[in-house]
Amino acid sequence: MSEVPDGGSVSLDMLKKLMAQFAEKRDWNQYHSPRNLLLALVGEVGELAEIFQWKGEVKRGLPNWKEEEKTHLSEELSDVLLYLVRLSDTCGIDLGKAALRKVELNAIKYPVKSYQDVSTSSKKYKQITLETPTSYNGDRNTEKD
Ligand SMILES: Nc1ccn([C@H]2C[C@H](O)[C@@H](COP(=O)(O)OP(=O)(O)OP(=O)(O)O)O2)c(=O)n1
Repeated sequence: MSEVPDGGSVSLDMLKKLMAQFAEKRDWNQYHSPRNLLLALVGEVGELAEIFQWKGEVKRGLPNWKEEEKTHLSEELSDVLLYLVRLSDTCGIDLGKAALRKVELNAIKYPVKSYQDVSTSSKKYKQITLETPTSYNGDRNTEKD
């Protein structure tokens, strides 16, 4: 019988605990080092990219995809998420909190007001997005060349 809960509400915390149990039960904590997990994550991102490779642009919602292709996509997306959650855990980062903080930072970096009038003009949108970074000082890397 599956040890995975089948509730509709999935949290990052739940996934973190399930991944920790998964590793613990197999004595895999020794392999789940931050560096190994990062490499595993990048490998899964590669597998995810392979699904889209050579397809050209695809429509939102993937209306023309076969069910098997969508299932494959869901599996690779999950692998990426699970390794990301596990990597964050082994680095002592609370991924949920960190992501919420980043959403707030993004809102400061890209204020709604600056983009409200330009939804019909992609040219103008590009101008603004190119200009924005000069007024944003959120980068932690402040080293000069
Ligand atoms: N040392 C490991 C190996 C696997 N997993 C978990 C996390 C991923 O969700 C999934 C990855 O498993 P595979 O390496 O078998 O990758 P795939 O499922 O993508 O299989 P394949 O590469 O054959 O398509 O299993 C893990 O936590 N730690």
